[in-house]
Amino acid sequence: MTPAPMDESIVSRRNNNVVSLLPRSTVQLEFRNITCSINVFSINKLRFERKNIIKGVNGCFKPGELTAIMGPSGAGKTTLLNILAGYSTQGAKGEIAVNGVCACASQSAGRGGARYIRQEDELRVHLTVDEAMSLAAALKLGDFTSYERKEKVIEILALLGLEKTSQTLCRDLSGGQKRRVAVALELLSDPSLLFLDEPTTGLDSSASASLISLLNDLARGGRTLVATIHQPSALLFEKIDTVYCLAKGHVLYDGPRENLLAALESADLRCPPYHNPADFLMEVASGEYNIDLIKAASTMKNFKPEPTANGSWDHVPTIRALDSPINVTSDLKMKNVLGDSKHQRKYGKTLYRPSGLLQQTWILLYRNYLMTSRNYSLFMMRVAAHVIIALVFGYLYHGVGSEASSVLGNYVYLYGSMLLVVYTGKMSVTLSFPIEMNILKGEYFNKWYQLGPYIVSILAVELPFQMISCVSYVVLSYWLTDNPLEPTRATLFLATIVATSLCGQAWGYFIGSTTPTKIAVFLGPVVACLFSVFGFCLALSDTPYPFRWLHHISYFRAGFHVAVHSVYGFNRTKIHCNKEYCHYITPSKFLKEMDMADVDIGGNMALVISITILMHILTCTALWYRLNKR
Ligand SMILES: Nc1ncnc2c1ncn2[C@@H]1O[C@H](COP(=O)(O)OP(=O)(O)OP(=O)(O)O)[C@@H](O)[C@H]1O
Repeated sequence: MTPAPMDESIVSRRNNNVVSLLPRSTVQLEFRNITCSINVFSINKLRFERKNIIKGVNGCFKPGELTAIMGPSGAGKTTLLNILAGYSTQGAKGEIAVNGVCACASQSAGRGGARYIRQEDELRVHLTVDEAMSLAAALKLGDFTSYERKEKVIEILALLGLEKTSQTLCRDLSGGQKRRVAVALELLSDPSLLFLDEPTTGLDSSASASLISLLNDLARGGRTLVATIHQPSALLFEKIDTVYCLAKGHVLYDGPRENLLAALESADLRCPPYHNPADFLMEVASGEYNIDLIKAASTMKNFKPEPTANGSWDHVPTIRALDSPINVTSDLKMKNVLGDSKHQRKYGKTLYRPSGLLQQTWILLYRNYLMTSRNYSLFMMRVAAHVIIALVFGYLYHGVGSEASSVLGNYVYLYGSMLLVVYTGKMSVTLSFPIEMNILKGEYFNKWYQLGPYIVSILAVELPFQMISCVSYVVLSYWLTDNPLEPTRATLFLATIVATSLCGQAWGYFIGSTTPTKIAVFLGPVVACLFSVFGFCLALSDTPYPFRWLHHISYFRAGFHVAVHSVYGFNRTKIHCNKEYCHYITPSKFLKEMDMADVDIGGNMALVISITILMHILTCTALWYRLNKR
């Protein structure tokens, strides 16, 4: 195989740096009789129908090779990759063996330390490349010293030609650079098996060629690289070792790239001269030649390439004995990783441990802090929105808290305050979490961290934000509306507003983590609206019996009752009346008529706090389930 022409500086950089990027062990992935079928609801027939996506495919991906899974759109490439990586195994059956150790295809777990770079993987846009790499290294390489981690980050960035962009924010990178950073992040833990879904999608031909060259080099180091590629150019196709072509869920061709044309010819499929073999294969797989694909696949399977003059086959697979050290003699002249004692000490198997739980929490917290500080305008806007609403409410309900003739106005202010903090707490996370979920799925699958530290780090940033927003609203609006400033009342009012808002936020996390954005966007307000009806619009005595349980579990109602009680309860003396007659001059009369004379402050606060904790527990459980049972 002719080595691809490469920029000399990149070659020399790679020669110098690739040593530390050799994998710890080699992985051979064999799979037998993989099928995948799912139930799809047919709108026309109004019933579920079984859809067979993968129809009993076999194969073997070997170390030292870059395998391209090809096929027309809808052939089942991503589905197969998901199953093989163990990322999503819904409806999958069959056997997958990693270095001879068999597992069931339906088990969703990273196989053989596999890392998976998905098509939709996104980077943390507010971090620079160097920060993203350093933080990932801190998470993944728990036993490395900070010097060793730094060295490794520099080596990988140099290998991928990213050293000049190390200080660039990920959001400012080009598409090709983003894909390379995604690869760089996963190379930190030196995976032996790497899956990539459509790594070249959205890249121009030069960026695609450079990325595939890189993947080819990484495979040469003894890794098993598997990538789905839609329609590679002729130049790009040259860099692929093995082609695994799917057509309608069946394997059309599985073998060395060099033998593809001869195999196609054996099935009477002749690639026109000057035609890209990859394009020709796609045309065949798409059914453009009107032939029986199953028959053609079977003929190609039985095809035996002609031995060359020296008796070898055209394609010499770089299979090595799996239990023997890698003896790499590729173009890059890498050292034997297991023979290099310094390297082994530094990057040996036992040293690749992720950091501990506490360390993970600390690193993730720092990462969130960095991202938030870069995106502080969002935080400022959130606080500003609360301040503006406080000013508007303060203007509309000015002085209502100290006047008996405007008790009902104050009642509406209290309800509006509750509504505001519940909605802002809930919607800010309901809408942002589904986006976060996508990145979380990738990082969690690739074993960057565990769920506990992640949740703690998210809450540790989000909770104070919401609290600060609430406090700025309450301080300003409470003062402008001239509600009683006695410390007990004011503190209780603030506490109940903050607690109810955090409860709404906990609901937001639950809805955001369990439903897609399109559903979350209306489910969040619907739930908030439903709970807000109780207590304000509907007293318990007026609530029909079948709905009374909603009154009792409504955190909104509980928070609202405490808020009203903090203002008008605790034996508040008569309120000043500037009219001839004020109906609610006595606060206790007002509470009695609103069905709030006997509010259990402790019980209601306990309800709000319990629901907050419960919703966070449910969120953690739902997240764990979604991340582990795909
Ligand atoms: N969860 C699902 N529900 C319904 N159909 C699905 C599901 N997942 C995959 N499919 C169907 O299975 C087929 C194969 O999908 P897959 O994404 O694996 O194709 P692909 O070869 O990767 O296509 P592309 O190159 O366009 O990404 C498609 O027809 C797709 O609609």
